[in-house]
Amino acid sequence: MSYTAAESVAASSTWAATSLFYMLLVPATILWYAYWRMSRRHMYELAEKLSGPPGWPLIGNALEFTGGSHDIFQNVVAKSNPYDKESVVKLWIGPRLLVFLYDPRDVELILSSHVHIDKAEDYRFFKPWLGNGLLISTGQKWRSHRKLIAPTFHLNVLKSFIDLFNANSRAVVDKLKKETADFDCHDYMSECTVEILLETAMGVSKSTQGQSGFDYAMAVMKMCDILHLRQTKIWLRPELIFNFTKYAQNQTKLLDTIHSLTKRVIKKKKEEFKSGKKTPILPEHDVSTSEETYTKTTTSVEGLSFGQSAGLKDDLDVDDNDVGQKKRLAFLDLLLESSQSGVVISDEEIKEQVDTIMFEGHDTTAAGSSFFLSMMGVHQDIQDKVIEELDQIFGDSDRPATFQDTLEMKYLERCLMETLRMYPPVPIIARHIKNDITLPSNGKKVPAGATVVIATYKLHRREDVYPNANKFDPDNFLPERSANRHYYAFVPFSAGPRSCVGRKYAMLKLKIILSTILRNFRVQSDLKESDFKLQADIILKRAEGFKVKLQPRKRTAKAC
Ligand code: HEM
Repeated sequence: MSYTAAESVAASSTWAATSLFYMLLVPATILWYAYWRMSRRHMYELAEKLSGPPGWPLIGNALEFTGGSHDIFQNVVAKSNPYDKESVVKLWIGPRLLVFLYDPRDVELILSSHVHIDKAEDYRFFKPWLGNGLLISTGQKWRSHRKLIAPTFHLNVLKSFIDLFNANSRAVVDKLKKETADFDCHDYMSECTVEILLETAMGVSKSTQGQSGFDYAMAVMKMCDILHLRQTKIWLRPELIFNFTKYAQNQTKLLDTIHSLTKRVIKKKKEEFKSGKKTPILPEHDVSTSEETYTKTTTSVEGLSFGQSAGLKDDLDVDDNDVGQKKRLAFLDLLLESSQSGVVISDEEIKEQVDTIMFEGHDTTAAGSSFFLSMMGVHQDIQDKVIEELDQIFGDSDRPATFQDTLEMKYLERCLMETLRMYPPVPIIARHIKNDITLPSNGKKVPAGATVVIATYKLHRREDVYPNANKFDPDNFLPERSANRHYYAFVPFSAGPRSCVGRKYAMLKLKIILSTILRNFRVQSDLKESDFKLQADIILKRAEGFKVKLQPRKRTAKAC
């Protein structure tokens, strides 16, 4: 056989093999798809009975998530409105079934459960950043780390942070003095909350921090943009595609900035530890007599003052007597002390937890405080009342706030709760459901394998729970109004076994920062609430920035 003839035989047999391959591939794919659909038949059958906007074949409702962050938020909220009566909305994003819940009875079923504690698949995008930290982990790892970490945010520990909360609040007031026109207060709140976390939970002094607090906060904001893109743009979900995009390169740079700060913090603390610098056990009561009296009755007052409906309890609500001396250590001190045995927590796990607390602990409070200041700017009459209360507590004095003062800031507290109601910094909480669940509100079933999304933003704006729900009304948190409300109708910090571990820390810190600002400035705003463009890049924010103006009040505090 000639060379050309041999070549043509080879070519035709290659062609035959290729054709055979495709001939087999097509039916194999069809068979696989049929099998896959069959294996999910139960899910489709139950999903069919849930209401939701119609979608397209294969992609489902993925097109609802096109456009910018603000458009997505507005669109999803609007698309859910026709289903408000039932408060259950089904959406398909490709093969993923999302079920949004915002009836307090259904919310209770999920959040109070010790079974539905697994986070949704979307949280995997956090892994390169937060590893398997408290926010993401599950099972035994989550349980043992939660048990270790929760006591480091107990009130007894928090009271020892009050001086640092005050000093940092006064420092931010000093920085704010240069703002004479419209500006975005969120940048200041971010930097301040990062610095406070470093000094308190991490126990790292100001001199070690340098400029990195601000850079860190900005990197976190950009990381959240990327994570939100991956959650909403179906094509960015697979690693294979994402890794070839410019976002992946950006993510690497941002994580470098973020992790370099957390690594430096751990290194510094470890050096101190090795050099024999004893981890300080925090004093038992760094408070006045009246505060001791308060402490004895904490269980009855803690609820609302610390961000949770009065009838709810979690592992942060333990009695002071139950928190032994060993547990009265600040967060990073306790982790390092525990790691000495190498059993409870490894070095890698410490890093994951530090990254988690640094993120959860600053971005949420930065958003919460920025929304609060925005509300003060918009509602001058309400701000008058807050200022009046602060003047009653502090008079003309420039003295720092005490723990007792924070308990007397009743009206400010109601404004803060109302802010967290209308603008919950964490607007959704998503869980992966492993078993079918029957919804108490309407008896319908959500199938195993679905992602259940607690829509806090929608839950907090239910007209049947909060009359005139879109109006900012701090009186919604008057004791008599709160008393008759379903406990799970207000969950800005989530609730149940996976509630926010920093709830009390956040409330105490926010009261001190915000009261210090309002003792020094009056806040103004050229925009109304209806002008706000909300976006939910993991954390709820104002797309146009948190624009406010400040007018100095008679006294100005000095940074200590
Ligand atoms: C206004 C401020 C805050 C709000 C609104 C808030 C809200 C929340 C919410 C809703 C969750 C549940 C998230 C989910 O299940 O997906 C959560 C979890 C968490 N938060 Fe916060 N948070 C705030 C401040 C803080 C602070 C200051 C810290 C730490 C210093 C913190 C640490 C955590 C941690 C570690 C978790 C995970 C807990 C677990 O899964 O066991 N948060 N937070």
